[in-house]
Amino acid sequence: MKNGNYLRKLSKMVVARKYVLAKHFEGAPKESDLKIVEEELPPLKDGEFLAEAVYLSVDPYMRAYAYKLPLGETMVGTQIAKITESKNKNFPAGKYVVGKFDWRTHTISTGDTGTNQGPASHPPYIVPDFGELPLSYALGVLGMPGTTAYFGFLEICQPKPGETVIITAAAGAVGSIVGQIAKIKGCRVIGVTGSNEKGQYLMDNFGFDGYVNYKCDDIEQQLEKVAPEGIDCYFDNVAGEISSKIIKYMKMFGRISVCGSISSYNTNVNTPPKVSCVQLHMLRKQLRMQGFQNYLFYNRSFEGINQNLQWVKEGKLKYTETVTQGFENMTKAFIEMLEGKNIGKAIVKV
Ligand SMILES: NC(=O)C1=CN([C@@H]2O[C@H](COP(=O)(O)OP(=O)(O)OC[C@H]3O[C@@H](n4cnc5c(N)ncnc54)[C@H](OP(=O)(O)O)[C@@H]3O)[C@@H](O)[C@H]2O)C=CC1
Ligand SMILES: CCCCCC(=O)/C=C/[C@H]1[C@H](O)CC(=O)[C@@H]1CCCCCCC(=O)O
Repeated sequence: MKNGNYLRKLSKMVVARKYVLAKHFEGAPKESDLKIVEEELPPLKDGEFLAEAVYLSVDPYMRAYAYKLPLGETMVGTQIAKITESKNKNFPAGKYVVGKFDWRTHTISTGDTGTNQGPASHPPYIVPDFGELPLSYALGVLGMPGTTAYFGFLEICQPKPGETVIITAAAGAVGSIVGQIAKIKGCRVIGVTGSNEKGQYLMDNFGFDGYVNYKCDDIEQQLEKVAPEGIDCYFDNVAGEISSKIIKYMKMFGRISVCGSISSYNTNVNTPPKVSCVQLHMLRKQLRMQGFQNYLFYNRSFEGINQNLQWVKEGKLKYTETVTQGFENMTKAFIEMLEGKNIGKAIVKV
């Protein structure tokens, strides 16, 4: 190869950085469980595009899912990326795309599937027009957490005006949206959080009517105080003993939407934590409990995104993000989200 051609090839060469699993998580994830490696990307083939990460999401499911990844595999995840080069007319250069491109800075995609063997997810899509709203909302209220809140609450809890709704991990990405949708639907809303500061934040910023701090040891007294007549709908992000306590306070024919189980993600999947039995309460009160995964409503995703967008534009749905700067801080952001240091959606800006 002539020297000039070689240099031209070099100048077009893209080196991606990505996080791979160095050690399977034991308990809470540690910085040393993940490591950054570099990967030279090949030139684009017809039908492919190159996308450069702008915002990356850190989500609880990554902790729960990681045991399925072989060591050395790239961490799973979704990001918003800028298309910098394209040989695919559906994904033109200059546009922004939401894709399950994992924890990586640069990705070559055909637009069909994610790069990894991770969980079921949307194929990449061009970020819709949100008007003046920030692009990053596509990872939160106008993306997966937003549709999880919208469908998981409305479809499974079937809330009615005047009913009392309780939500665990209420100050987080999904919980803070569920609470506000419940207010829009005319419900009385209680949030369960890990600190009084977060609880007060929910009341001051998202219109919650009360809160319970699950880290205090008087949870039952707190529940009696905030929901003296009982609870109609429970949106459960956490599971574990707090859920057993809440279920005891539910009213006849109450509905429980099981969205997450974050209190058990740091435990080995084969040895789940033991909690107080709830079946007798469920039987006596004739409660209905349903677990769901966001992709159950996959075909209706844009119905949820468009409704949330309208509510955000109308000022009815407020949205908060906890943004960590720098791709090199992905693991830190992930650990801090699992520790509850976030309010609203935890994301990383490259
Ligand atoms: N079913 C589905 O399709 C989906 C489910 N989910 C689930 O929803 C839940 C919330 O996710 P998301 O909104 O993204 O995350 P969040 O933004 O809510 O962040 C996680 C929060 O969980 C709380 N938390 C952490 N550990 C515990 C614990 N041991 N007990 C109680 N609370 C804890 C922390 O808040 P605090 O300070 O209050 O402790 C933390 O801020 C997760 O369980 C997730 O897996 C999310 C998306 C889709
Ligand atoms: C069991 C862990 C999942 C807990 C619920 C959750 O957070 C789901 C999130 C999904 C979201 O729609 C985007 C995804 O890709 C997530 C699915 C993750 C599936 C993990 C399945 C793990 C297992 O079966 O053990």
